[in-house]
Amino acid sequence: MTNIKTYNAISSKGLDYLKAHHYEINGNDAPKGILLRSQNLHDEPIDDNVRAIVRAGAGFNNIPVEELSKRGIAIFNTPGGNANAVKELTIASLVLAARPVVGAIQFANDTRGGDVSLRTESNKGGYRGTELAGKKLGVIGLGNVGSKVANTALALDMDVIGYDPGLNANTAWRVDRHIVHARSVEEVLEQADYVTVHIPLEEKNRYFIDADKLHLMKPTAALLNLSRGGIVDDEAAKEALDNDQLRVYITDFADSVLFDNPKVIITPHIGGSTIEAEDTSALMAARQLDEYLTTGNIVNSVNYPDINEPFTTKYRVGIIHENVPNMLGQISKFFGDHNINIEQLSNRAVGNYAYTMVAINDFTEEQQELVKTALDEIPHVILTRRYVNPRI
Ligand SMILES: NC(=O)c1ccc[n+]([C@@H]2O[C@H](COP(=O)([O-])OP(=O)(O)OC[C@H]3O[C@@H](n4cnc5c(N)ncnc54)[C@H](O)[C@@H]3O)[C@@H](O)[C@H]2O)c1
Ligand SMILES: O=C(O)CC[C@@H](O)C(=O)O
Repeated sequence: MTNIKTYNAISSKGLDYLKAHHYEINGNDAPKGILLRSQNLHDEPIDDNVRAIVRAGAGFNNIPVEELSKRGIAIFNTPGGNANAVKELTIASLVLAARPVVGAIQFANDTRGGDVSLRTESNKGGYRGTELAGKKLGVIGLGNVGSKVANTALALDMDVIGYDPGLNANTAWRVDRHIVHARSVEEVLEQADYVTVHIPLEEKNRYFIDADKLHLMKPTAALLNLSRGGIVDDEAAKEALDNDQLRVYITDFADSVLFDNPKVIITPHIGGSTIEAEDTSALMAARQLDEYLTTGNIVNSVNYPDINEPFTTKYRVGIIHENVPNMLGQISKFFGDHNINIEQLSNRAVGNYAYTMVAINDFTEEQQELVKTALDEIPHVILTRRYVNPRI
């Protein structure tokens, strides 16, 4: 049985799927795959046998993608699997930013001296809030989460302005036509009463909301960060709150600089923590892992190009290689030189890497052995895997 190593609490929906497909979970053999949520893999040694790592979640900044890509390890995430959960917590956070619900609950439960009179109608005046309707929401990042938040805010009668320079023909359709597309993030920050950030923690987005950007915001505005710690400069946010340049900051990422601050609400990274989201993400992760390890199909990879085709031949060879000229020529020549007939050849590249899948019917043991050893010796080939179709 193929061993899969897991980290963190993975929903049984994903684990059961793997067990039903003849995988062992956390067995003694060297693992072929890793399934995880927020474990920091930057500090973990990754076994030489590992061929795939799947994050049951959207962000993958906890995985050393660049380093593992050079080793031929395919890395996957589960886009959209928990987007609805994050959307709902973002809407709850908007309400918490508009109404002093947290303080009001503490007030109503305050048992100091057992004084019930504290909780009377006449004392509740300090807990008046405002309404979201008619206010402007700025959404930075209109991907799986941001587009859902933006569309839902329209139904709350908010005006919505969004910013996402990465939208393309495949993703733009998710965003309701009533949402204004800003040409710059500055436009969003200057206009919005509420700003919510839904972007990945990549190097270019570290401290994306910094002191300069905070200065552009209205002093009455609220800032929400359910993306990642490190996307907002929390020190700068604290300073803005202290100087009345920002009204409230809600974040899903604990940071000691923000502790015990009445203008801050912190949740412990629970944006994706619903039963539904955990089940969906774990099942997506398990399926993608099994698909890659058994057929070579790549779906939702964050480091290699996706190739997802029906497995109709007896064999396939998947070749991960660098995206440099003449690789296809050399690979086809290799098969030709060894008298192996190619039924179909698929190739896609993204960034520095490319994936070539070769479909084969007639493949002697000797030829298979040769492919395993000699193909990897072509310069710029990173890793070759052979797949056998169990249905033929
Ligand atoms: N709190 C949680 O538990 C939780 C759960 C899910 C996701 N997240 C975080 O939220 C992030 C977004 O999730 P998603 O599912 O929407 O991802 P996604 O990949 O679907 O969308 C991200 C969007 O951000 C855009 N983007 C990137 N950089 C940008 C920038 N500088 N300015 C504007 N737009 C930019 C991209 O073009 C993309 O459309 C994830 O990367 C993850 O870090 C947190
Ligand atoms: O596993 C979780 O609960 C967090 C998931 C979240 O960080 C994500 O990026 O999808």
